[in-house]
Amino acid sequence: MTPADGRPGRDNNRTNPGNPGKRGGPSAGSARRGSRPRGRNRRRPVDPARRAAFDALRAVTAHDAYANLAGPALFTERQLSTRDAAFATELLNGTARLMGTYDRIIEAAGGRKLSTLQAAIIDILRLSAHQLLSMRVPSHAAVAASVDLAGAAVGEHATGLVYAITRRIDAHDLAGWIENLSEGLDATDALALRTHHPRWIVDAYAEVLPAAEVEAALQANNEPPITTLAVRPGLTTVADLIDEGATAHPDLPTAATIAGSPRRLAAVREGRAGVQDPGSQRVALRLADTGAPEGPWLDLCAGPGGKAALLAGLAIEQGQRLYAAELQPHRAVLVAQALRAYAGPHAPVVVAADGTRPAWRPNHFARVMADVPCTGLGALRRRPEARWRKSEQALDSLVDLQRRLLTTAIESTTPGGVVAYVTCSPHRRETSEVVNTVLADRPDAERLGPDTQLWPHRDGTDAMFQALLRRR
Ligand SMILES: C[S@@+](CC[C@H](N)C(=O)[O-])C[C@H]1O[C@@H](n2cnc3c(N)ncnc32)[C@H](O)[C@@H]1O
Repeated sequence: MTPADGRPGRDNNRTNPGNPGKRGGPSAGSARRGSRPRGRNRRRPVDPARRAAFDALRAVTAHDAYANLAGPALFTERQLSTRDAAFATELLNGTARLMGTYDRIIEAAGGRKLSTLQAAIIDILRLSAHQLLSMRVPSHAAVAASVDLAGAAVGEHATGLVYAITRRIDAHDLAGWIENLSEGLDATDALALRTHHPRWIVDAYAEVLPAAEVEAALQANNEPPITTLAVRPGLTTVADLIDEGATAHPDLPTAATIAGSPRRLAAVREGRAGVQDPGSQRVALRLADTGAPEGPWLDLCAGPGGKAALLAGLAIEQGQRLYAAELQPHRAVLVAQALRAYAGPHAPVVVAADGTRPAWRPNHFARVMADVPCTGLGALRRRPEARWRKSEQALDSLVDLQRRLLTTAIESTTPGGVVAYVTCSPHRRETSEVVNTVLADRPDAERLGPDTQLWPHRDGTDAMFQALLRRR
């Protein structure tokens, strides 16, 4: 396999959200410029990186797999070289992230509705679009590779169509396509198109952000975050992590950042530290730092255990024990794994329990974390395909559950105790509106100061929301 050349002189990377400056990738055999579909007997083998990216994308689009889990698992199973795995990762994640935009381009280039194309062909064309428009793969390599992939994965009958549409996709760069497709759109649809989001998410951001910031907030979802670790207090320190090769976080006492796999650190392998977004750390630290009576702490919705792992150590530092509840038994197991390194008289306790029907006494806990299930609109930068998979309709049932969980959280708290209502979403319906609705019926609880809304573009965190309440 020989590395493909870049494509000098063509600035098709201006809106590349995935991997600025990346070029080339595995070559499509001896592809020549404008390589046309070949006969069955002359078909080149598909290069393993593109084949693996295609198979992982099929798992994402056909079987609801998560790109950031399905990709690494498949690339490891196929034993891709480091270079091929890096190419396949960018191809898969970048394609999944910009999928909605590429679909519009494929429809325009093909002159037909997406629904008239076979699902596997759509995925091949999405991968073609990403190579041509965002990865600087040379045209001849991208076209030839897509045709080969179509022949191998779908059949010879698909190669002519894939060839023709891929060539037409290559007629413009990404900025050119967006300019063309924006004609006649209103300002919000045009913003949705150029930031690669569905419109309902743009509307949700516009409701809670100053107009001048909406585009920056949406674009921030196109930048994968750097990996941040959190120490488990009492089990390791940031200085220990730095000794193992991590870098101190600029403003969080529990955090360090790391390049490469976190599992190369013994502290991570042994459960003394874990991967955690700085926003999640900030909401846990704020709950721990807010004055409250002495008494046990509760994490009401603990799975998979990120915040519980930090809270457990913070509780022990204050001479208290954390109880971590989680509805799903398999996720309760993950919580127990996250907490496995804690020992001693205040070691945390994990219970598989429905937080809306508490198995514990009311008025019992001094601090309660209610990190409720939500749309996850605040973590879009972590999950490439998520923005295209979520729907606003899911909010109705989520909001009902969120209100019931916040009600339980308040009832579980001792007088004077503190509740943190947290979502990884900035959507008003599941943030401040839930708190307003619940508080309207609860004269025994009050807000402790203004709510906090973190943002990737402002704070370098996921878009976490936190309201702090005190039980009267
Ligand atoms: C946003 S996640 C919590 C993330 C977690 N706090 C962390 O930092 O790792 C919400 C969790 O609530 C759980 N859950 C959903 N309904 C629940 C209920 N009725 N009672 C308790 N947990 C519930 C979900 O299974 C999910 O694991």
